[in-house]
Amino acid sequence: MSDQGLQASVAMMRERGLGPEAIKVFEHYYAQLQDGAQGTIPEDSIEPLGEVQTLREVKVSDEEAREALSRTAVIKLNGGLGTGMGMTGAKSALEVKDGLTFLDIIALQVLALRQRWGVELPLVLMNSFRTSEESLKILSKYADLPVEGLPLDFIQNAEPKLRPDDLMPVEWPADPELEWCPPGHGDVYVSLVTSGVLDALLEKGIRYAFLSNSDNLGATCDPDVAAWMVEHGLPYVAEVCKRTKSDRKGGHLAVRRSDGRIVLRDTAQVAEGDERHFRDIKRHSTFNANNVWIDLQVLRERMTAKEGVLGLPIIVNRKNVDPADTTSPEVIQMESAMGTAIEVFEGSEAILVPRTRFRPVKTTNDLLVIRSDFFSLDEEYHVVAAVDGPEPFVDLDSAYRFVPGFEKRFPKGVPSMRDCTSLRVIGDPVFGRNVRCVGDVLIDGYRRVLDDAVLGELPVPATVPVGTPGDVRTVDEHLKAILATLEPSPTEWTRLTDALGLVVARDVRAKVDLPHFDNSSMDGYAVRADSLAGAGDAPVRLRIVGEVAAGDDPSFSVGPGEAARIMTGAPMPEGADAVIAVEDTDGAAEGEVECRVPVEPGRYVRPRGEDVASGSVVVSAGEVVGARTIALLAACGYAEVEVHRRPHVVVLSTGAELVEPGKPLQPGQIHDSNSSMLWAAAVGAGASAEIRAAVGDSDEELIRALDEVVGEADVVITSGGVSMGAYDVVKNALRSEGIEFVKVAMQPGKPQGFGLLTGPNGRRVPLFALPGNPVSSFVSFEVFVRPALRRLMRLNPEKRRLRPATLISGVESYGGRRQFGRAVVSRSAEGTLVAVPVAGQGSHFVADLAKANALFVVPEDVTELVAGEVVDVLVLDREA
Ligand SMILES: Nc1nc2c(c(=O)[nH]1)N[C@H]1C(S)=C(S)[C@@H](COP(=O)(O)OP(=O)(O)OC[C@H]3O[C@@H](n4cnc5c(N)ncnc54)[C@H](O)[C@@H]3O)O[C@H]1N2
Ligand code: MOO
Repeated sequence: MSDQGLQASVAMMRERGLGPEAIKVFEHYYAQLQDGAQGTIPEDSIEPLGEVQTLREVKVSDEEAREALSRTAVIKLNGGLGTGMGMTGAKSALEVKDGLTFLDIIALQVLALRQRWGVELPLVLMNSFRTSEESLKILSKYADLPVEGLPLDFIQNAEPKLRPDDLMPVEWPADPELEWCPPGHGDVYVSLVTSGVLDALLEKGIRYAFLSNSDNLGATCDPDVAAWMVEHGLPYVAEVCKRTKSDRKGGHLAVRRSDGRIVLRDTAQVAEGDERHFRDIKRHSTFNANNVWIDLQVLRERMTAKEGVLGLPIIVNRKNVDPADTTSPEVIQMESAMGTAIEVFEGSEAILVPRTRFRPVKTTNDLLVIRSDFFSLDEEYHVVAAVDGPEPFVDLDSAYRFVPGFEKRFPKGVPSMRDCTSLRVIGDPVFGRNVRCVGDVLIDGYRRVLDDAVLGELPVPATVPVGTPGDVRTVDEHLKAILATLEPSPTEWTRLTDALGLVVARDVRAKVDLPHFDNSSMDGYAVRADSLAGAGDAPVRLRIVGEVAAGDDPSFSVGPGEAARIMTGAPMPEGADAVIAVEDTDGAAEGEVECRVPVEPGRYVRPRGEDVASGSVVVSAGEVVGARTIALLAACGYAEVEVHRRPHVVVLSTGAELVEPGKPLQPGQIHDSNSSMLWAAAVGAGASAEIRAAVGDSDEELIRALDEVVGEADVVITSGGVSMGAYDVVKNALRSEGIEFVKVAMQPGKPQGFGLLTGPNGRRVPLFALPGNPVSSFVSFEVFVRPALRRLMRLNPEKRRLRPATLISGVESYGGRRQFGRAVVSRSAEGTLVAVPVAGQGSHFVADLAKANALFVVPEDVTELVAGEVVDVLVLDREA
C-alpha cells in the first residue's frame, strides 16, 4: 500500500480532465483511507439532538416567504441509477405517477412555485456522468424552465474505484467506464464550485439553495423553511422527521460533545457495539431526511478559506467493480454524504418537518403505493394522500422487485389502495384492470388477478375441529397461516462447502467443457488406431516417442508406427486417436513397445466435452446442493454458488426459574434444556442458530433482548410464557408487537404464538413463541418451525412423510385435539413398521422424549386406540 495507488489515480483523473479541486479532495480522502479511517462516530462522543424547531410552528408572512424564495435555487441530486430496482439509466427517468417521471414532477413543482410566488427559482440538477443526457432530454419539454445565465445541470466529479488490497485504481478492460464512480452526494459542494455554478448563482443574487434527492417527491422547496433560515441568518439547515419503529436504520443527527456542533451519523458510521443505541428510537428520535438548506455565500467563504476541501468524513463502500455481476472483483468506493457537511458550519440547525417531506421511492413496493390512488398530485404537483390514516404496507414477491418485472405484472395499472392497510403478494400473478385492495390482502399462489377483482381480508379459518370451542385453530390452519407470511430467504453467493443442503437460486451454466481436453481413461500407450490394424494376427511393435502423465501438456505428436506412454487422465498427444492398455502390451518404458491387440479409434479416450458442454446448464435453480452437486460445480471451476441463504435462528428462552446447564440450582430453579434443544433442532433442519441468554419474567427485559436480536436474526424462537400464568411474559409483551397468540387443537403444543417482528429497514422477522414444556416445545418445532425453515430455504416444507405403523400397545387421547405421541418405531420381521408408545406421555417427560425416535399421530376425532391398530407415524431419526 503505497503512494503508487494515489499517483496512478491522480494521473487517471488528470487524463479524464478532472480539475485540480476534485483531485485535491480525492487526495484528502485517499489519505484518510490509507490511515485506515473507519469514519465512525462513537455513541459516547455524542448527545441526542434534543428539541428542535418544528416547521408547523414557523410563522412567516407572505412577503417574507416571497422574499426568501426569490433568493433561493433548487438543486436536485440526480446521480442515482436505480440499480436496486433493476434499472440501468437515470432513476429519475422512471414514470412514477400519472404518466409523469420524477423529473417531470420536479419540473412542474418548480414551475408551479414560480407562478404562485412570482419568483425566478432556478432548478439545477447535479447529474453523474451517466445520468445527464437522459435527464436533460426529459427537462427539455419545459421551455420555460431554464434561467438565464445558469445551466440546467452540472456534472458531478468522478473518481477511480480502488482495489481493496493495494488501493491501486482497478482495471476493467471489459468496460472501462466501470473503473469510475461518483464520489457520493457529498461531492455536491465541490462540484458546485468546480462547475462554476456556485459563482453563477451568487452573481445572480441567489443566496440560498435547497438540496434534496430527486427520488424524494416530498422534497418541495418550502418557502417557510427558506424564510425561517433567512430570518435567523442560519448557514445550514437540515430537515429531520420523527423516527418510527420501522426506520431504525437511516442516519440521524446528534450533538457532538467536544464542540457542541450538530453532526450526522449515518449507518456506515456506527461504531461496533453501538448498534443498539443507533437503533434506539427513543434516544435518537428523528432521522435525517437528506433535505438540506444552505447559505451559498457562507459556502463560498468556507470553500475559499479551506482551499476547496470541506473535509467531510469519508464513507468506505465496498462493491463489485461491475455492480450487475457479483462475481466481479471487489472494489472500494470512497464516498461522502451531503448531510455530513452540517458539522462544518458554525450555527447549523435542524428543523422537524412532517413525514410528507420524506417520500422516497426506493423499492417497487414504494412505487406501487405512489402510483396508486392512495396518493394524488394536487394543482401544484405536490404528492398528497387521498385518504387519512397510515400508508398501506406493501410487500411484493421477488418477481416484482425490478421495474421491468413490476411493469409486466401490472400492465393495466396498479390496484386501488385507498382502502388497503396491507398487501402481500406471494408468487407472481399478473394483475388485471381496476383491481381493488381492501384491508389486509394476502395473495398466495394466484396466476392472474382478474379485472375488477376486489381483494379482501384474510379468510377466517373455515373449519373447526370436532369438540373444540370456536377460538381454536387446527394444526393445518395454523401451519398454513404461518407459511403464507414467509418469503424465501434472500439469495447470496456462498462457498460450495457452506452451501450444503441449500437451494440453488439460479441456473448455473458451465463455462468450460468437461473433460477440458481429450484424455486417456487407462494407463497404456497413445497410438494411431490404424498403426495396430494388423495386431490381431501377430504382435505389432511401435516406437515410443514420449510419455504423458496427468498434468502434462505434451508438445510432441504421435505419428504412424509410433506410441507414447500415457497415464489415466493425461491429455492425448497430437496425432493419437486411441489408447492401448498396458496389459495388452509388453509394458516397455522406452525403445519399442510390443502391442498384442488392435484398437478401434477412440478406444480408452475420454473426449473433450463428453460429460459437460460449455454453455449448458449443469445445475438448475431449485436443486438442493449435495455432495454430488458440489463435485460438479467444483469440476466446472466454481468456488461459489448462488443459493437461498441459510436462515439464522436466534433462540431465546424465558422464565425466571431457568439456569444455564452446568451452573448450580437454587431451590425452585431448573436447568434450561429448551434452548439447546431448539438450537439443535434448528441446526438439524439446515438453519444456522445461536442461543441468547434466557430472560426472566419481565416485559422490558424481553423487549430489550428482542430489540437486540431482530437486526441479526432471520427467525426468532422463544420458549415459555405463552399460557395463562400470571408471569406469562412472552404473551403479554409480544401482543403489542403484533404477535398473535392462538390455541391450536393439538397436544402437546396447544398455546402457540406467531407473528412478524419489524426489524431495521422494515425487514420482517418471523417469531415463533413456543410453549415452555419441553415436549410441547419440541413437538411445536417439528410441526411448525421445521416446515417454516424449509419454506424460507425454498425446500418443500413437508419433507417427512407420515408412514403407517402398527401400535403395539393401546393409547388414549383427549379428542378434539390432534395428539402427537412419542414412540419407538422399528421394523417387524415382515418388514412393516411397529410403534411402541413410550411410557411417559406428559409434556414434561424429557427422558421418554429422548428415548423416542418417532411421533405418532392420533387424529382429532379419536379418543382411544387399541393395540394392533394402525397409526400414522412421523419418523424423527432412523427407525430402531
Ligand atoms: N391454566 C392453564 N394453565 C396452563 C395451560 C392452560 O391452558 N391453562 N396450558 C398448559 C399447556 S398445554 C402448556 S404447553 C403450558 C405452556 O406453558 P408456558 O409456555 O407458559 O411455559 P411456562 O409456564 O414458562 O413453562 C411451562 C413448563 O416448562 C418449563 N420450562 C419453561 N422453559 C423451559 C426451558 N427453557 N427449559 C426447560 N424447561 C422449561 C417450566 O419450568 C414449566 O414447568 O402451560 C400449561 N398451563
Ligand atoms: O399442549 Mo401443552 O403443550 O399440553 O403440554
